[in-house]
Amino acid sequence: MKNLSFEEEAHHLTFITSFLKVFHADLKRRQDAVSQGILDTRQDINENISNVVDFADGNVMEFVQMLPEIRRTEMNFNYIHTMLERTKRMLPKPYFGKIVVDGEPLYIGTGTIKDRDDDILIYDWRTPVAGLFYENTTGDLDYIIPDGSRIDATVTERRQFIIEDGTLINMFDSDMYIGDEILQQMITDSSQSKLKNIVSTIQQEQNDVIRLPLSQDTLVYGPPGSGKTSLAMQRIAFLLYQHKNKLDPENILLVSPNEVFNDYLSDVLPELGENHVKNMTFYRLISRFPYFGGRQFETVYENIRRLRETDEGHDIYAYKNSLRYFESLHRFMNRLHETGMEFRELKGEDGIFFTKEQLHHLFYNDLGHHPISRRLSLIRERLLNLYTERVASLTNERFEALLSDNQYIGERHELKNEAHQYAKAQLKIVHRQISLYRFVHFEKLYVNSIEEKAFRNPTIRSIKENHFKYEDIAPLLYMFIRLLGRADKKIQHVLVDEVQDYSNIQYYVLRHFYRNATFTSLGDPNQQIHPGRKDALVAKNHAKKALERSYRSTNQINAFLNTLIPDSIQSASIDGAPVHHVETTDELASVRSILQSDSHPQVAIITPSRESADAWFEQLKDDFPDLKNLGETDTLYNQSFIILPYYLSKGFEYNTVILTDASSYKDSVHILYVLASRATRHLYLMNSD
Ligand SMILES: Nc1ncnc2c1ncn2[C@@H]1O[C@H](COP(=O)(O)OP(=O)(O)OP(=O)(O)O)[C@@H](O)[C@H]1O
Repeated sequence: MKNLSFEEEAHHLTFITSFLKVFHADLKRRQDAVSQGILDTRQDINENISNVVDFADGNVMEFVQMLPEIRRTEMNFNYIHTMLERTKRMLPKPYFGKIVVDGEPLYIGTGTIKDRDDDILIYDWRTPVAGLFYENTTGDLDYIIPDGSRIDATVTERRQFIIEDGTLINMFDSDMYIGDEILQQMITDSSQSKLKNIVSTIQQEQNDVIRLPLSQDTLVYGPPGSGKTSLAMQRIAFLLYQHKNKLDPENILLVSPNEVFNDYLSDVLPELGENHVKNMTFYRLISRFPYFGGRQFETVYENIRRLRETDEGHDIYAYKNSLRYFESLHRFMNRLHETGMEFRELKGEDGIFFTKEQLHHLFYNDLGHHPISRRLSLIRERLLNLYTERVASLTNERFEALLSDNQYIGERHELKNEAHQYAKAQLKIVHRQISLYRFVHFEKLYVNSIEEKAFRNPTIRSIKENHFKYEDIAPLLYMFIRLLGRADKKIQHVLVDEVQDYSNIQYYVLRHFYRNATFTSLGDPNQQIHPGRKDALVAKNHAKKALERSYRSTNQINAFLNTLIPDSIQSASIDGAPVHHVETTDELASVRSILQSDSHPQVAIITPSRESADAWFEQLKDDFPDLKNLGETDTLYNQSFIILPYYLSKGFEYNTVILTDASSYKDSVHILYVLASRATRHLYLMNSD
C-alpha cells in the first residue's frame, strides 16, 4: 500500500476533526437529554414514591425496580462526561502518530475514539498495539496483549504529525529514531514553565519502563534530563489505563523531593483531568504517625544547611544512613520478642496508672507467646479497659464527694456528669498515651539500637531538647512500622522520584508502609545535593533499568556537565549558546545586565544559601517586580522568574540558569552538576574576583 501524501493526510485530518466536532455536539445534546432524564426521575421519586420508603406501602418494590434504570443512566452520564472531555481535549490535536500494521493504518493519540460502527478511528497511545509506535523501527515486530500472549505484527510505515489547532503543519516518516525531527522541535520549545507531556516523542528506552507490568518493582537510573520524571508521569497514565478496573488515581502515589513538585507536574497528564495523583514527601510521612505528634523534626533543608554550613553531626549522619546501622537495627528489632523492649510509665493527674514493670511483665510473660504487634495491641486493649474501669471508679468517688459536700448544688445527674468529666480530665493524658501507643518508649528503643556508643549521647540530647534530626525520622518510623505493622494498604503503586536521595532505611520505611504497592523508583547517583554521606541504595528484587540519553539541556551545557562528571551524559539535544563563565567584580551589575539584555522566557537565579537568595531578592525586586523568591514551604511552582537557594532546585528546569557565586561549589562537584543541569538553554556561572 502506498503511503498517503501530505494532502491525503490533511484530508484525513479534516475528516477526523469534523467527526470529532459532530461527535462532541451530539454528546452535548445527549448530556442535556440525560440530565433532563435524571431530573425527571428525581421528580418522579419525590412525587410518586414518598421520601420515606415504606415497606407496607409496597413502594420499596417500585423503587427497587427503578434501580437498574438509575444505574444505567448514571453510567451513560459518566460515559458522556468522559467523552465530552476527551473530544474537547483532542480536537486541536486528534493524533500525533500513525503506524501501518499488517496493512491497516492506525492513528495514535491521547485517547481512543470510535466511529458509530465501533471502528477505532484513533488508538489511545497506551493500547498494546500502539506500543509498536514507540519501537523505533518498522518490520516484523510483536506486542503483548493483557492476557500475556505475544501478537506478531508487520509494521510497514511509521509517521509523525505536527498538528496545530486541527491543521496539519508537517509530517515525518521515521523508522530510525522516532521523533528525531519532532523531538528536536519539542526540545527547542522551552516556553513552558511546568513539565511537559512527552507522549508524542517517548523514546524506546523510556517506553520500555513505562510499559513494565504493574507487578514489577523497578529501579531506573539515568542522567539529568533523561526523562525520569516525565516517564514516571507517563507510567502513571499507562498503569491507570491498563488497570482501569482496579486502579484509580488515588491508588497511586508519587513520592517527590518537595512540596512544589505537585504543582510543577500539574499540567503533564491532562487526560487525568482533575484527578491528580497523590503526591507525598518523605518528611510529610511523619504526620501519618500520631505517636510522633508534638515532636519537632529537622526538615531536610535545615539538615542540608546544617551539614553544609557547620561541622556539626557529619559522622552521626553518615552512621545513621549507613547499611551498617540499618543491619544492626534489623538485628536489634529481631531480638525484641525476647528481650530489650522499653516501656513508658503511665501516669495520670491522680498518680501512677500502670508501671513500666507491669508493662514489661505483660509483654514478656503473660502475652509472650504472641507476635509482637499482637502483644502490643492486646496490651493497649487491656489498658483501655482498665482506663474505663478507673474512670468509672473515680467518677463514683468524685460523685460521693460532691454529694457530701453541700457547696455543690445540682441535680444528681448533673453532679454525676460533673464527676465523670472530672475523672476523664484526671486521666486524659493516660488515655492519649494508651491510644497512641505511647506506653511503648520508641525514643529509648531508638537510642538502644545505636550500637556505636559515641552516637548515643548526641541522640539523647536531641530527644531531650525535642529537636530530632532529619536522620532520626527514618529509624523511628522503621521501628514503629516493624513493631506495630502500620501501613497504607490502599496504595497499589508508588513512584519515588530522586531516589538517590533516600537511605536504605528510608526506602525500607516506604516499602513497608506502602506494603501492597509495587515501586518504580527513579534517580541518578550523580545527583547528590545532600552534603552528608550515605550508603548506596540496595533495591532488592527490582528490575534495574538504565536510561542513557538526555533531552533537556543544549549540547554545550551537556558537554560542560561531562567535564564535571566525565562521560555521565549522552546528549540527544540541540546546539545552543556556549556556557557563559562570567568573571566579574560586580555580580549584581552583571546579573542585572543579563536580565536586561535578553528576554529569556524563564530565568532562575540559583544561590548558594537561603541568606544569599534573600539578599539577591532584596536587591533586584524593585527593578524586576515579577521576580519571586521561592520559599522552602511554597507549594505553587507557577513562577517563571525566580530566585532560589540551590537545595530547592532539585528536579526542576529553567530556560536560563544564573548561578551566583559559582566558585562556592568548587569542592562540591555533584552540586554544581545538579545546578548546571537545570538549564535548558542558557547557563551563566558567575564568579566574582
Ligand atoms: N522523550 C522525550 N521527548 C521530548 N522531551 C523529552 C523526552 N524525554 C525527556 N524530555 C524532556 O527533557 C526534560 C527533562 O525531563 P525530566 O525532568 O523528566 O528528566 P529527569 O531525568 O527527571 O531529570 P533530572 O534527573 O535532572 O530531574 C524535560 O523538558 C522533558 O520534557
